[in-house]
Amino acid sequence: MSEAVLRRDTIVAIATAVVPQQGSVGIVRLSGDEAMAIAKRLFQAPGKQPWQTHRILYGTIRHPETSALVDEALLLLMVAPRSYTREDVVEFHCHGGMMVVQQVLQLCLEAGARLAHPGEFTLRAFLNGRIDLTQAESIADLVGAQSQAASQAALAGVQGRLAQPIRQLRDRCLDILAEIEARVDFEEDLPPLDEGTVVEDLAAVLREIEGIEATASQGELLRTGLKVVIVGRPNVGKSSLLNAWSRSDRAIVTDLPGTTRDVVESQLVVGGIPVQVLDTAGIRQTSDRIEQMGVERSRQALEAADLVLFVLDAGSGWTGEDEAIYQRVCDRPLITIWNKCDLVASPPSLPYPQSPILTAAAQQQGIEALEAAILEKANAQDIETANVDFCINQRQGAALTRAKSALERVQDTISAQLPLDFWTIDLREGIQALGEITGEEITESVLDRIFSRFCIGK
Ligand SMILES: Nc1nc2c(c(=O)[nH]1)N(C=O)[C@@H](CNc1ccc(C(=O)N[C@@H](CCC(=O)O)C(=O)O)cc1)CN2
Ligand SMILES: Nc1nc2c(ncn2[C@@H]2O[C@H](COP(=O)(O)OP(=O)(O)OP(=O)(O)O)[C@@H](O)[C@H]2O)c(=O)[nH]1
Ligand SMILES: [Mg+2]
Repeated sequence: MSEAVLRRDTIVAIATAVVPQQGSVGIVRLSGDEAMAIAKRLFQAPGKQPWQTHRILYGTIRHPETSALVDEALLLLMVAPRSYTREDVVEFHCHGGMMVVQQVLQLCLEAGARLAHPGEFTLRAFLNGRIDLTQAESIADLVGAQSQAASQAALAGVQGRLAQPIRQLRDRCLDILAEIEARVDFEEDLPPLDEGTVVEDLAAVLREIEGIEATASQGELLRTGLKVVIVGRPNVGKSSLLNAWSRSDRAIVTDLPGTTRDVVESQLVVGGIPVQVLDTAGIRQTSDRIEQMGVERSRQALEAADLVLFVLDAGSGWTGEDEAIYQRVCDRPLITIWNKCDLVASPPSLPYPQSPILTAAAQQQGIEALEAAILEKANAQDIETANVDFCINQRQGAALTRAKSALERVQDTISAQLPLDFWTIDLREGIQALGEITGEEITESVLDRIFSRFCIGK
């Protein structure tokens, strides 16, 4: 890809949601050298409104040839480099809905702009040096955040809270490298290298890397959330549990076994973590064709689950059908639930060592205990209150791990008393890995992979 050429294109996209439930305002955004010229062809501002940066103009959008009216709109102008992309940016703030923004987009394309790729505005912000790669990734996380805690963590990333420490660590490694290389190049003129200091510095860098690595699981939880699947035999109260938990009538509940046929989804937040809960058809042998398909879907949902909630009926105690289901789920992360505890004085015993959660879903009881158990299983008791300063994603975690092992190899090289130029090989690799996190050293294919996860218009 000849990036230099692509970057000179003026790009355009709808920046606001393009879903059936529309907002009242829709934004079409242009970025690039031609943005202003294109805007001036399409937009007429009455009176003497100046086309100045960071000004809003009021006017009409018209077809440039036919002068047909397309919308009454506002136009926001941001002249390079004072813009999101550091290029000239023009935004049309139109009436919402599908049709107006689509037409404005079409006019911009006909006037010479190119449809932006997913993430291309943010890619330009990165390539033009306004943000680093961790900030760009955090912008995508912020847009996709499913809980307040997730959005707070992403915002910290947008503000550079991860970029800063990583850049500092890389700078410290570069300083060490400079010290060593000076000795390799001009051995005679310099005092001998203070090995002790180098060893200490490396150890300090490694400790900090380990601290940052420890946030990886939190970051992953906040970003992707948990997929929790409710399973159990028919009629134990799985759908009642989902309803009690989501405080809704999301799933149909009846006293007939085999009520739920399809997988019913609900999106919740538990202790700051986005949790997708799937209620499934009760698992049993059945000759009903529709119910068989439901049971098959239960199995598929089970495959994809991060955590299984295995629901049992306290009124009937442990049964052979429960045993059959248990065999299927016992090797998964599992929480066992005795439901309908209102029917018994004390819960029946389990044939395996686990302390069950006691609920009475029909009475909305036991949900707090269930949520606490989920957070404990996910090792995430305090994400909501921890005020996560930064979180790393998988890509960043992998690069940190590479940096760490490279720096550990430098330590080994030093203790093995190998010559100085051996030290620099691994040190450089560590520096390279740290640079990949912030994007100071990055390949085009990695960039493609990162930005293709963005939505169009971002
Ligand atoms: N209408 C609108 N709202 C939006 C955005 C946008 O692009 N358009 N944003 C984007 O998605 C976010 C805001 N982010 C932004 C970040 C930086 C700049 C910007 O112009 N930065 C200049 C400094 C400007 C100045 O100092 O005058 C820069 O950093 O160089 C603009 C928006 C959220 N809201
Ligand atoms: N006493 C009592 N009854 C409950 C409780 N939870 C659910 N039930 C009743 O149990 C019956 C079955 O509830 P559902 O939630 O439909 O059970 P299910 O596990 O989803 O059943 P299937 O979809 O058929 O697999 C209904 O009559 C509920 O009212 C509870 O905590 N206590
Ligand atoms: Mg059900």
